[in-house]
Amino acid sequence: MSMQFPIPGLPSVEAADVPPEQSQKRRRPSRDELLEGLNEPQWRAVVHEGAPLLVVAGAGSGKTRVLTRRIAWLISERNAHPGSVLAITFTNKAAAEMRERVEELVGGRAKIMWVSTFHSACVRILRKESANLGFKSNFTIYDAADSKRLMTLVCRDLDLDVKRYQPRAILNWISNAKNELQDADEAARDAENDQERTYAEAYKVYQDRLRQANALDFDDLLMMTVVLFRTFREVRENWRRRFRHVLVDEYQDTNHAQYALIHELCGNAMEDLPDEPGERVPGAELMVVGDADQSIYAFRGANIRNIMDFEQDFPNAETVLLEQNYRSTQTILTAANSVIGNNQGRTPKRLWSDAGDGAKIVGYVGDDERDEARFVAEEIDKLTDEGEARAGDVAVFYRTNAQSRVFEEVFIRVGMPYKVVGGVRFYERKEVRDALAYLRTLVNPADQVSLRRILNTPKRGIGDRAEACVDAFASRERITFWEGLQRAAEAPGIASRSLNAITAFVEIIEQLQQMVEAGERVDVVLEQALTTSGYLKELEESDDPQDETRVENLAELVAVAREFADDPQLGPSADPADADPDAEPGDAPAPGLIDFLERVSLVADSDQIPDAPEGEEAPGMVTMMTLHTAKGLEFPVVFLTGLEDGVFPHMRSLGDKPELEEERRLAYVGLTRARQRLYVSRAIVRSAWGAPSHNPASRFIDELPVDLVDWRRTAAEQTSWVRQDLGRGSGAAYSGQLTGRGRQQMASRFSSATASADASKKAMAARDIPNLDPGDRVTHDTFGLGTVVSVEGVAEKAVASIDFGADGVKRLLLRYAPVEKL
Ligand SMILES: Nc1ncnc2c1ncn2[C@@H]1O[C@H](COP(=O)(O)OP(=O)(O)OP(=O)(O)O)[C@@H](O)[C@H]1O
Ligand SMILES: [Mg+2]
Repeated sequence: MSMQFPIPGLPSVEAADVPPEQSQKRRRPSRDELLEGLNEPQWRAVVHEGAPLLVVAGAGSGKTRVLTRRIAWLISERNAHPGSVLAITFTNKAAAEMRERVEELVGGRAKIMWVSTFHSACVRILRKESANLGFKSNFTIYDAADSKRLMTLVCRDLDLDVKRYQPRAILNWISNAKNELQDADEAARDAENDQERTYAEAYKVYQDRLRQANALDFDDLLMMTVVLFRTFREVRENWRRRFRHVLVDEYQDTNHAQYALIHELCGNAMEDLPDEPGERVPGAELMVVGDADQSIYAFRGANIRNIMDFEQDFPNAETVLLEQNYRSTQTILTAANSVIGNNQGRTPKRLWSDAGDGAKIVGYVGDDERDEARFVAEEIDKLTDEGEARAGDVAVFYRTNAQSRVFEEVFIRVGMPYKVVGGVRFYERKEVRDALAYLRTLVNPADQVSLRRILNTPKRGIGDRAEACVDAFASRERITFWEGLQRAAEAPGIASRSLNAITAFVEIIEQLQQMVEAGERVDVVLEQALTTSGYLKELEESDDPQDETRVENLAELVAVAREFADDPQLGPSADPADADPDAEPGDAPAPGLIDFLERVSLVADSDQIPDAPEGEEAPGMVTMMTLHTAKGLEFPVVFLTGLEDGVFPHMRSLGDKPELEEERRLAYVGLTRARQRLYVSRAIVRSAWGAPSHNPASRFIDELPVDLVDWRRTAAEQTSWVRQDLGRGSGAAYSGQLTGRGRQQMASRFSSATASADASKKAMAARDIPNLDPGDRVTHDTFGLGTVVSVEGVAEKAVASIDFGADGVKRLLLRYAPVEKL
């Protein structure tokens, strides 16, 4: 009975079953090697057996190191089959590093263990089990932008007043419901007022639309997996049989759905299924590691109680405390402890370091944000000149992405190599999304959002009217929009020109689909799609300089696809349950289009963090990122910038104690990323979106012990003149976001357009400048809804005055302002 849903190739638990001749090629590290460089509580956690284990400890105390070593220990000393290990990290990059480290210790057989984020693990499970839940395994993953597009359609269908019901607000509400594992009906039942009832209605329609499109959004990935396990017990038992060891890093940032998932895999099966017949598989051995002081994702549904209540949730749990910090100097630690000490209701920790006091923290108060950025650049320059650090050792943190701009301008000016992590992301660019929409359509033509996106992109004469006719025809015939297109000749009301265009489009897609079915490489399919669709041609023939950048970005995407297709690690390791545990990397079949799309849908900001420079001489580049992205990382030199009340702590948190405490945890995260040198800085005047504001010093500055900070310049020494030497240069448009890898390759791909492009322009921040006219309605990330009053200048120089009601009229440089036309 329990085998009704067998998982193909599911390995039976322990590696002891594997024939001896296979295990011979395994490297077996000695116990000493596995425990080397661990202190006593660390190794206790590594060798622990049985009961659920919680490792709680402050920043830099080796939690992640313990988790990694434990995996190696399980495989090497306890003979756990690598396929029976599920390790959860917060980012894909962290997962890759952990996998690499374990492989170094125990060899290539570790390849088939699952080390991934919750989302990636859920995708893999759902790809196998989707039939149980009534969707196809080729489902599309909708990211935030796709979800928003879909919700906009839903709002239109329901005829909702956009002033009162913003798609983003509804999606937020739905996301919270999903994180709490509430489906649309439950959400409707719990709705307390008209607004919530409307939200719940939108939830229902949105979910129907997703289902029609054979698509899941991010939150669905988690929720559906929990639903799967709760509904189909045999399925859950099968996965329990598979995963005998579950390890979770950054446990303090799990949400309810993730928590439930862990319980499904690790809880006591006897207890929670009293009446059901069938075989019971005991839960997996569980270890979670985390630090409640670093919980910083409450706004995304993370629940700090998950870590605080671990011992109640798992009554036989054991806890290991780590107290020695190996990352930072005592000065940095004391400062961080002093700040976080202002939060209430936390368990005080004794975190110490024997790295010595090290350098004092350096403080700086700038005249304005430009002066602050200049100080940072000069200081990095000095450190590198004196051989104290390389650019690659340095990180600059800020509270919000928008703050990176001024650093970029100054860094370009002084020639400081840097990389911005996050912000307007590569995969969010229009042309990249268009290209991916082609690929998504190929694997899942039911995905209407993608299909309609490319239906008339590039322009091929399929107008709104023809689209509406097909839509109506499809609804009537109860077929998908794609099938409607295929049978467009039968649909009434379509002009013959449009019909021809539709037929041609269908042919293009079908041809491409044949390539995919024939197992053609991802990069080849992508190039073919861009060519036969005419997409590339349209861009290449355009006079718009932005289109040149778009061609370059597409070339970059092709390069990414090529790298993906060439990397045997990336392919079916996406589904190691089917992989031969002893296969050599070369044996693997080429990774497919679905794997590629999955990979790009789940890229997070932190995945773009450059690797540390290799070798003494390599200078590397300065990394800039928000504090949220910095979680789990460490850098020899850290600049914590914009320490102003209203910036950090964020404006939104000022009157709200729980939010303020979350900001303080974020400060703790930031401070504890530094190994040797820490800088804190602020600006007296900051121009946020045009209007300069005077911000008082951040309260977190006041919480630093005075004797630990060496103020290079204080507010009292501030001069009122604004430095002229770093005016806004044309360099402001560079973002340096793309990684260098693959750029050379790409230049040769689409040569006609790229040949003329200056190599240094490749990183041009191609933020789409909205084309606005007076009277247009817009939304702004901070100010919300507004109406355009006037527009001056064009393209890069366009400045709009926008009336945001209670927030007043703002003058915004459209190139940078987070404004979207409604
Ligand atoms: N016993 C040890 N001896 C020497 N170095 C150690 C030891 N344990 C950890 N480290 C080093 O200390 C640093 C911090 O370790 P790690 O990143 O695992 O800490 P963490 O507790 O996960 O931190 P965070 O809370 O920021 O995630 C790393 O450089 C790690 O290699
Ligand atoms: Mg860690």
